[in-house]
Amino acid sequence: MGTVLKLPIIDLSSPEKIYTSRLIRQACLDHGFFYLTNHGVSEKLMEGVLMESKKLFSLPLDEKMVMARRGFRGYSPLYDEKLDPSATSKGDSKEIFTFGSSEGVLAQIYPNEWPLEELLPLWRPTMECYYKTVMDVGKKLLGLVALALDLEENFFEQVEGFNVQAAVVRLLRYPGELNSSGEVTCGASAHSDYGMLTLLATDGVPGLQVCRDKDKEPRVWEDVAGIKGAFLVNIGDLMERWTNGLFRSTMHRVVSVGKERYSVAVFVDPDPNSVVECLESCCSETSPPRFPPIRTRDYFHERFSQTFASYSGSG
Ligand SMILES: O=C(O)CCC(=O)C(=O)O
Ligand SMILES: [Fe+2]
Repeated sequence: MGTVLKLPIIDLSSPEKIYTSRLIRQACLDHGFFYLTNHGVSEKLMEGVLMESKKLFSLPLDEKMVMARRGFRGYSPLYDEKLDPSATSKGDSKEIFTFGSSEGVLAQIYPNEWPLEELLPLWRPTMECYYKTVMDVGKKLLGLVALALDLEENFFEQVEGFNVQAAVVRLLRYPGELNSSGEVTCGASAHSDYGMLTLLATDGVPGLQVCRDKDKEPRVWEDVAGIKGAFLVNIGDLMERWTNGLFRSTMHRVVSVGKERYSVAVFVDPDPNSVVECLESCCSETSPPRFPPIRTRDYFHERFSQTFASYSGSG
C-alpha cells in the first residue's frame, strides 16, 4: 500500500455553522473528500447494519438471486458491475445489495427487495432505521454545503437536489481475492460517484484509494484510512456540475488487500426529475459553465448503462 492521505475532519455537531461551512468548502476544493464526526448515527446502528449486511451476503447464491436487481435496486452478484468501463477485468470483485425509500417514484419503478423475515428478522427494521437516520445527516450536511457555496441553507431542498425519497443505500461485500499474477484486483474499479454526496461507513479493512489528479499519467493512488465511528464523505459528479468543477468529484477505487471487506455507502442523490445546472455563484464571464444542464435521471441512466451488465433501468 502507498501513502495514506490526510483528510480534513468536519464536526457536524459544531454550533459554529458558518465556520464549519468554510471548512467544508476548503475540503471540497482541495480533496472532494472529508471525514464527518459527531454526526448522530450511533456506532451501535452502524455496526448493526454491517452485521445484518454480512448475514445477507452469507445466504446461498440462489436465495440472493431471488432478489436480483431490477434497474439498480436489489442484489448484484460478483462482477455484475464494472465501475471503470475501460478496465480489462471481467468486472469488479464485489457483491452489492441496493435499496432505497419505499415511497416515491423510484420505489414504484424499482420496488425494494427485502430478504424473507423468517430468514433475517432484524434486517428490514435495521436498514429502514439506518436510511432514516442517515437522511437526517444528509439534510444537515447539505445545508452546510449550501452555506459553503454562499446559498440559502435550504437551497438543495428547493431545487429538489435533496429529496429523502431519492437517496439509496448500497451494501457492499468484497471477497478480498488476490490475483496470482500480482496485478491489482479491484473490488471497485476507478470511478467517481454520480450524485451529490456519498456517506461511507466501513468495517475498517483497508482498500479504499483516491487519485487526486485523474489526468496525470501514470495515476497516483493514495490510501484512505477509516476513522472508527466517522463517515467518510465525498462529493459526486452532479455536485461537481452544479459548482462548475469548483467542488471536486474525486476519482477513487477499492483494491483487494487479501481480506474480506464490508462497507455501506449512502448516496444522497437529487430527485430524478431535477435539472442540474451551473450555479450562478460558480460561473462568470471568465469562467463560463463547463457542463450543459442535465436531468438527473438522464445522467444516471448514462452512467448505469456503461457500468452495469445489461442495465435496463430508466433512472
Ligand atoms: O466500499 C468502499 O469503500 C467504496 C465504494 C464506492 O466507492 C462505491 O460504491 O461507489
Ligand atoms: Fe464510489
